[in-house]
Amino acid sequence: MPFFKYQGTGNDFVMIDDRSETFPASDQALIERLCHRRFGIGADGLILLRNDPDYDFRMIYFNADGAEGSMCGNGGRCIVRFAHDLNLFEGQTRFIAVDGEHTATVTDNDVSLKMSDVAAIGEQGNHVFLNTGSPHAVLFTDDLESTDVVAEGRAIRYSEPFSPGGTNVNFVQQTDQSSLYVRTYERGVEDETYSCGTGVTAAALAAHSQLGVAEPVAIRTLGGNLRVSFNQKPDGTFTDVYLIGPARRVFTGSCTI
Ligand SMILES: N[C@H](CCC[C@H](N)C(=O)O)C(=O)O
Repeated sequence: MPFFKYQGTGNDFVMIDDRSETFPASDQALIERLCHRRFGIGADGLILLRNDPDYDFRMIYFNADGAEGSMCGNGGRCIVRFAHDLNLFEGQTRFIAVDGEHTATVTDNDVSLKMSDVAAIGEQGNHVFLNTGSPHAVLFTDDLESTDVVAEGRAIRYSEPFSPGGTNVNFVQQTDQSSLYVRTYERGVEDETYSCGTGVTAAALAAHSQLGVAEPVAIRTLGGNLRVSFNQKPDGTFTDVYLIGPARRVFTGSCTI
């Protein structure tokens, strides 16, 4: 089976052109094996590109544990780059994902992806919590370098206010008037990833409303730099939310498992 591998700020994905709809999408063990870093290709998730009658393409995203996930922002940017590489569009695209319609534009370096509107920033237990296509708890810290992201993130991910679905957990340090450093524990990968697109989006919106961080927000992650721009309406709703940064193909292969 032919596959591609893409990464966006170090969040990496097995990408499959499944316009023929022949990939066994309900085989969770197979997807988990393909994403395994020792026994498979190795990735934080697997993404199928399928046809859709009303859009340029449809995105179907699976976490590394093989289960179909909620929206993936970096995966969304990567599948846009993939669709562009397949010549499915020029300049601007419109596609459908699990959380609805997205538009995106590409340049040589960056993919700018329009994210879903965010109605409100709430609280869950004593954590700032919001849904940017995926659920995210946001915790602010002054010393992100020495935060134990895996241990602390895992404890919150499985904690009572978020059960049974769980949440992704972002640790956020403000580094400037309009800059953040963000590290994320991702559910479904059950580890810290190098970057999480819906996570940095959540961090930017939460930091804007809680700390007054200026828009557009520049974000450093372990895997590189992203930008989040947005508009906030008088009723508090965030619209025109864009996640912007690099996404590229890193290899092409064929797997036998
Ligand atoms: N890496 C993804 C998030 C995947 C979401 C997933 N971990 C979940 O909520 O189950 C991103 O760039 O937004």
